[in-house]
Amino acid sequence: KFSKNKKLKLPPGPRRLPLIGNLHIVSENLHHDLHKIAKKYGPIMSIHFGLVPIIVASSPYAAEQFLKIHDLTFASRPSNEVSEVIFYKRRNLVSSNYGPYWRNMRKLCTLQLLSNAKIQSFQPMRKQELGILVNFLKQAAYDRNMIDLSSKVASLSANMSCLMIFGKKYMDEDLGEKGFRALIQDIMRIAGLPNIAEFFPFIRVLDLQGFTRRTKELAKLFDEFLERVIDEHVGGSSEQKEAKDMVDTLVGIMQSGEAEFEFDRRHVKAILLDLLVASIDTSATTIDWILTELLRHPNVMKKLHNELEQVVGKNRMVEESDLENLEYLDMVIKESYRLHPVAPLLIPHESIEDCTVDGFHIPKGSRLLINVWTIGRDPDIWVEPEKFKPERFQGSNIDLRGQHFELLPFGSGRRSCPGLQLGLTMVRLVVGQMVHCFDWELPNGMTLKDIDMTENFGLVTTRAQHLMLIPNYRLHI
Ligand code: HEM
Repeated sequence: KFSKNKKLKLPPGPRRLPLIGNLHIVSENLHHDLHKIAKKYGPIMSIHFGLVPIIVASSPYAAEQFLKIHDLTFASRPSNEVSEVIFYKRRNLVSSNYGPYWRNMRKLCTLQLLSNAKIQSFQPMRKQELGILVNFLKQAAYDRNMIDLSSKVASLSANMSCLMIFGKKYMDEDLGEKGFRALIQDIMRIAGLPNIAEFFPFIRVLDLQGFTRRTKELAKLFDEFLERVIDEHVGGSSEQKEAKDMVDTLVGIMQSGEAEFEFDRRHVKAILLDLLVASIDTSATTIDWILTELLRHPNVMKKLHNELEQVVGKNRMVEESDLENLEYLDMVIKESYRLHPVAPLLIPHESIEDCTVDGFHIPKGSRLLINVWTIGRDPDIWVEPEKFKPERFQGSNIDLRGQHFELLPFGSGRRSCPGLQLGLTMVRLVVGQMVHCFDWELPNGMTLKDIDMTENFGLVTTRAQHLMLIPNYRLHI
């Protein structure tokens, strides 16, 4: 293959060691490692994990080359142990290869599960769940109790997702002893870090990182759970339900045979797992980062309080219909995504053929990582990039829907996030409500400087510490 492209070279990158390539550079935070070496090798660079070429894009121009100009070539996903074992031999949407199967699945998800009408149909449920949390926090405010806001938001997000997907809430105990979020974070972590066994098949049996064992355990836990969920729906009537849950919709399609492609229980389970994994942690983590930044920046919090007081007023809670009028809230969300994109390297893409990008040769089967974490900190694009300043978006047309390559929290192009509308609705509503209803106080003499911003890297990168706070109720109702 290379002989045809003698004159073209791979993008520059650090020297690789025999066999392992550049795997030795990988630490706990892969996005930080790549950020550092991109400073030396530039916005399009190549590294190797074993013999597999990994292309890393670290500027808006580079991201546009791969996700827009050469979108089709990079529209596939690499196979790995997690996608094969946990996600039913890649029958899910997130990890399936580009091709007719992915196209069918993507259409099914966008039209039947994530359409505006469907998202709208769950609005009363979102209101009810948020109301339960606000009541709990009101009581905590009255009692002057410190609460773990990160856990509360994570449970809220899990409950909302479960009600939407499965039609009922599940308790943590329904999924093994660790509970939903911890297990989903396990999947994200294993899927985000390079699995050495994947690059050296001959040492796979040794399972040095313990990934294979954990992957099998997780697959078993989730499969048993999903089997139970489907059993509960098959045969049950969904006609009387106000809003059909997503299992109802998928089981309906499976039983009617209306899908024009193979669609059985394995496909239903694979999509359900996608929805669960993709929705719970992304939204909860986004909200956690936003609330943390608001806490660290009282002037921004105050401005947001003022906006909410003007648009909503202190005599009622935030409604979804208010969201379109909360411009400053949108700026806060963009600014938080700029510094804390929850998927800092997006989800790895894979090239389906040889191609030339910006004069570099990229062989078929290369993996592509877009370092949106680095893009958000690029001093050539952002003034004082390390500062949290939502005002930088005032009067700017930059949005986060994939048209502006300087801000890509949901990716761009064919493989961008189909759950954007749903995810953003949850994030805007929950952040708006938490800020509108409460002032938040740090406990035990903690100061703003004590707030730890350490990250826990994975496909979804969370804050390592939980937000422990005392709420003070603000409304007059
Ligand atoms: C607020 C939170 C969310 C964020 C920040 C987010 C972000 C992302 C990102 C960065 C990607 C990968 C894009 C790429 O590889 O180029 C992605 C893909 C995906 N997301 Fe989301 N997401 C969110 C919420 C959701 C929700 C609520 C769902 C569905 C319930 C969802 C479903 C998916 C699916 C199925 C894919 C894979 C698409 C494909 O490969 O074709 N996401 N998301």
